[in-house]
Amino acid sequence: MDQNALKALVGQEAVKYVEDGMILGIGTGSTVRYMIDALGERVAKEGLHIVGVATSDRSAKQAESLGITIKQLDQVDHIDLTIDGADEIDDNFQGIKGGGAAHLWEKIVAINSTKNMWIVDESKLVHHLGKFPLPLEVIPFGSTHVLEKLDGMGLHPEFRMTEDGHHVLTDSKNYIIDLHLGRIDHPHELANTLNGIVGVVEHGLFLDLVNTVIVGRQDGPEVLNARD
Ligand SMILES: O=C[C@H](O)[C@H](O)[C@H](O)COP(=O)(O)O
Repeated sequence: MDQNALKALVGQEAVKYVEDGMILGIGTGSTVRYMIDALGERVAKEGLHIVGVATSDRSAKQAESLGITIKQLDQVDHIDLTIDGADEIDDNFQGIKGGGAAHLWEKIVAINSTKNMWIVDESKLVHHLGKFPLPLEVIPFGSTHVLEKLDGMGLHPEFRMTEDGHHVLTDSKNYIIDLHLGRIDHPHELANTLNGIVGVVEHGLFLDLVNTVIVGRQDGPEVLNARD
């Protein structure tokens, strides 16, 4: 199976956990795309009644096109389960997200969810976080100074740009700075440091958040339980 087949596999596996009547957090990314397709199929075939809260405009659009009801986070009083992708997951179930510039909304949805499930192909499992550049969502105003500050701290920052040379914009119209760290030995310390930088709205370290990970392996999906 190639990587896309593994992504499709975990997407299809994840929707088995969706129950009638649930309020479901819907993540973002190429793996979640498959999950939304599979969810749309269940809604169409089984008449499954769910309400989705999307973590990006693109996920909302795809879900709605498949007949899935989407509400804004502030229109619901809780989320039962959120299914999302991840860029890296380490041995302690800590993660990096934001490769698709959606980590701010994803984190807000995640912390308001009773349970969080991540779906990944096996290439996303690592022993240490940091090979994948750590995304920061930053306010455009003064962002060059934020970049310089991060550079001075030795965090190897780089603005994320489009192919035609513009800043990548998040759904909240902010910029992304990626930190090329190579290896993150102390994710909680780094998260605290980044939380203290004015102008950084949110970083892509998702710590102590996930309950269940479904990993797409060549011999089938593997379910890993991180915490209850
Ligand atoms: O901003 C994007 C999200 O955090 C994604 O969930 C993450 O980047 C994984 O995406 P993909 O499934 O495309 O690798």
